[in-house]
Amino acid sequence: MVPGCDTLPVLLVDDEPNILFSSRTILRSAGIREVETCDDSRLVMPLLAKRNFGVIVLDLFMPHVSGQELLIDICRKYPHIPVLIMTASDELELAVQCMKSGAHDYLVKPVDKTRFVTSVQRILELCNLRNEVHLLKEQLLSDQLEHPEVFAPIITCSKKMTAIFRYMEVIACSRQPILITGETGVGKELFATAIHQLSRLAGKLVCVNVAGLDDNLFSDTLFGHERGAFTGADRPRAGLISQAAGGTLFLDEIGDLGEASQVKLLRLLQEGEYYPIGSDVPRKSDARVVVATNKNLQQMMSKEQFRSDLYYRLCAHHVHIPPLRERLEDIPVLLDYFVTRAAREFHKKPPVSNPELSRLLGSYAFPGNVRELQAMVYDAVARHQSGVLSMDSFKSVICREKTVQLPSPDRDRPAAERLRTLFGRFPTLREMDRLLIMAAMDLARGNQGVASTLLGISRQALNQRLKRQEPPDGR
Ligand SMILES: Nc1ncnc2c1ncn2[C@@H]1O[C@H](COP(=O)(O)OP(=O)(O)OP(=O)(O)O)[C@@H](O)[C@H]1O
Repeated sequence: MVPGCDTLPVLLVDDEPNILFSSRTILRSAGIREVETCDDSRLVMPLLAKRNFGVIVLDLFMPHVSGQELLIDICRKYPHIPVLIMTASDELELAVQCMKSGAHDYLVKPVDKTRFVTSVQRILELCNLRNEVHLLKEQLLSDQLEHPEVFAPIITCSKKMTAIFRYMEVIACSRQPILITGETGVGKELFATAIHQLSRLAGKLVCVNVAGLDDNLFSDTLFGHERGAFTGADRPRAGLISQAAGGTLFLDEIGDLGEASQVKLLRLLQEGEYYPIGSDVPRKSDARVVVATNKNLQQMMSKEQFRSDLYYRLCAHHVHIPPLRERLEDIPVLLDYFVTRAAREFHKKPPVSNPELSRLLGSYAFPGNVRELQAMVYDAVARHQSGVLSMDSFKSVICREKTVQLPSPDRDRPAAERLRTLFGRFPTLREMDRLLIMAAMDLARGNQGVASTLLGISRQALNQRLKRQEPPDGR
């Protein structure tokens, strides 16, 4: 796995030690920790032969080898390393020449601090994206995962999920935030854990569920407080973010974060800074931020319930986990996995499962996804006595009759319209009966046992109806 540019050091090249010192200080205080300096332009190419850098900041007027010569050499031999020119000359002609030779940006000394930091950060982000695209191409062309062991707790045999795992391997080393989305119960926390393990960060994974935290509680939990910050704060408290130093901060249910906390999170992501409650002195954080939600953040943005600047920061990398009904092939493997686990936990011999069970489950939409399947299996195994696992408890959930709300005459019209469109006129009961049976057989992929369960009739009754529907000559 190739590291992201933001994990590689920045190289500052200038013959003036004062400039090197102040530039390094500016970058470090902006959270760019790895900064190397070189005050002899003759040493740059030998250094690059030995080490890789995320970005090079290059002065133009230096003794021995000029910055312009170096720029041409670097762009030819190491085109993947972006170069930022920082010089005293504001000649337009020179700036154009440097950009043509391959420089990413051109800054005139004395350089504005913010402009300098922004430029370096922007180049690093750009370079990360380029690396990511390159790695994605490589990963997508191969079927192999580099670290299959990390994904072992996520039970799946779906190709869609394997493609997501490959994407995760690519982005895990970047320092940008990761947004994990998916319906409730798809396993977002398992994915966050896998990302942390893949990132090989030395620090811990710290998980915080932000749902239900008002702004004060959010700040206190995450950022901590100074002694005397509020009544009862008789001791300082280091927030959870300090526990995530050098590691990953996982914020779950991010869609439930209030407006004021959203602003604080944005500041943390942009500046790498936060304020403990009662303190005017910002603290630095190098924790990698991973967030998850089952809400539709884009929809929330359009209703102004979620800040768009925060959204765009968060979704630098986006992992979307498909719902279980979009990967039906996972049902049999998950079923086996949970049956074995439940039997172990209930100290029972693992029951044999009925082959029809997977098909019956495949006809269900699973609004609660894997969590719901897990609960169904645990319930069935808890009730299990011996032999084959009974399908009764599954049927009672899947075929639970919903109270159909009888529509008012006005609301009735669209339903009648839909039926007319389908049949060309209002259908008879016999036609509806036939349509329902066809749909159930379709969903059950031809299995009469499963189809009869879905229809709420016995297998024999279904069989008789199917016979009645066959044309007399069998055609
Ligand atoms: N592919 C999977 N393999 C094994 N277990 C899984 C898988 N997907 C989910 N689970 C299990 O399902 C349960 C729900 O997962 P998790 O809490 O991560 O869901 P979630 O997506 O965060 O849901 P919510 O949005 O409601 O918080 C957990 O017990 C988890 O271990």
